[in-house]
Amino acid sequence: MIETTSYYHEKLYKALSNRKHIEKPQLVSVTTKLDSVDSLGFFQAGKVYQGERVYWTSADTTFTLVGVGSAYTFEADRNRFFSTRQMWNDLLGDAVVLNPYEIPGTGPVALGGFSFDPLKEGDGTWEDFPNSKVFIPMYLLTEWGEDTYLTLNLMIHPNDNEEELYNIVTKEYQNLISGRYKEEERVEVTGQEEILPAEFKQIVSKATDHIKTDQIGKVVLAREMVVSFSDDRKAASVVRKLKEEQTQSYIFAFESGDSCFVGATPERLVKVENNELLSTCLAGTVPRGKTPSEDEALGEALLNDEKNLQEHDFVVQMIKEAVTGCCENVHVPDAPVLYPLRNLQHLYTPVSGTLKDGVSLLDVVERLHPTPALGGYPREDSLQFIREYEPFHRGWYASPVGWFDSYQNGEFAVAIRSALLKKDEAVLFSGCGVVEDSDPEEEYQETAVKFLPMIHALGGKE
Ligand SMILES: C=C(O[C@@H]1C=C(C(=O)O)C=C[C@H]1O)C(=O)O
Repeated sequence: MIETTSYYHEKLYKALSNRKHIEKPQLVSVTTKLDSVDSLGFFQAGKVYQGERVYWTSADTTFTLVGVGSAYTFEADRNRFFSTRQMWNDLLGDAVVLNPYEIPGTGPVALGGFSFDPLKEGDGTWEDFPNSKVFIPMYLLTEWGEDTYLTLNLMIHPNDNEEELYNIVTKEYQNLISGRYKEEERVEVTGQEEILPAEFKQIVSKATDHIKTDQIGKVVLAREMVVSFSDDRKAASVVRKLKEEQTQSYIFAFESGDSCFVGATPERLVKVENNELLSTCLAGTVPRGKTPSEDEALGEALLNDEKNLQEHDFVVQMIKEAVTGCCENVHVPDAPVLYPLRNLQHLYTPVSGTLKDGVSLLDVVERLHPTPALGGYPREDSLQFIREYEPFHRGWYASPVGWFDSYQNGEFAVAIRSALLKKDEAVLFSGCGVVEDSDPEEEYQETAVKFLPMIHALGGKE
């Protein structure tokens, strides 16, 4: 049911006034259902909140979240998953929540992510992105199938004037929901540079040496590319391109400070809805063919290629074990199938189960990250290899990004096929799994193809 605006305003006003007895700041969250809204227009209309916006669309495109402004931000360094969960629970304990719909992703929702490896020395690139950061947006748009919801999440301090606050937020949200996407002024690409390509091949070769001497089983190695622009590159237009071009992918943009982390990743880490868990093993890659028959032949070869099947199996075994530790009714198919994307095709095995009592989504994220699709196997040894030899900081690349709500629903994807936008520059990331038989030149070529989705969205040269 869609409420009238005046009914929603009345509800909001009551919620704001009804919390006087509390001595500390309190979260007030009020949700309503709307007619459809232009989600990218909503994001763009929130430009005064630049640095505190997020855009998220799930791979099946039936679910979009757009957050503008921060009601509350959690950051944590030590015990980052546990601390985030604890801060979230504390905040919800005192919250006033008016949400008659209880649809996943409405009401108080936290969005954000975690860095790949808190033990890696920082190099300044990721100064705006701490080891963990999630925030509850003040203005949250949720598209769920055909339906659209708006949640206002407000942190009310004991001395706040509710009348004033009410006037500000009712005006602001109407501005956001009436936003229409506008193409930005043309921004030209002025440079495109691969960073340390020769070193990448040397490190792949070093990794295969380590694997041959049984120090590790698999390690995922990555490299960077820098694209420069004639002016600041805005996130909204990159998101629009990614949405248009990259099917079967999560499209995301997380702003923080002066930077924005954007991408189109096909890889789900974990989704929980009504206690049902889904995770994904995605590893093993070939390009798409230029003709249907070439494409089919490449896919068929991938399904039977020993090296790629081995890379994939490291991931399946680890995820199966982790999910079995926190779920009942675990189901893992015997063999992978193909997952076709615009530029690439991967080996794909879905994993499902029913979450055991008392296990939260963040517990599962902590268990799973990093899977051998992004770290390696064994976990600690491969992480140590990456820490020591990879010549840059991954930041949030290859890490969990996503959302969770107060009904124990949520989803995290693995942030690959991504780039960090920093004003007139973008740093792109691309990696690949290395096993005993990996060839440095081939791995280099594979990472070149994995850059393509972002290069294309940014207007660079293929
Ligand atoms: C590391 C990346 O991708 C990962 C590595 C893959 C592989 O090596 O085959 C496939 C999918 C992803 O799990 C990346 O795209 O940067």
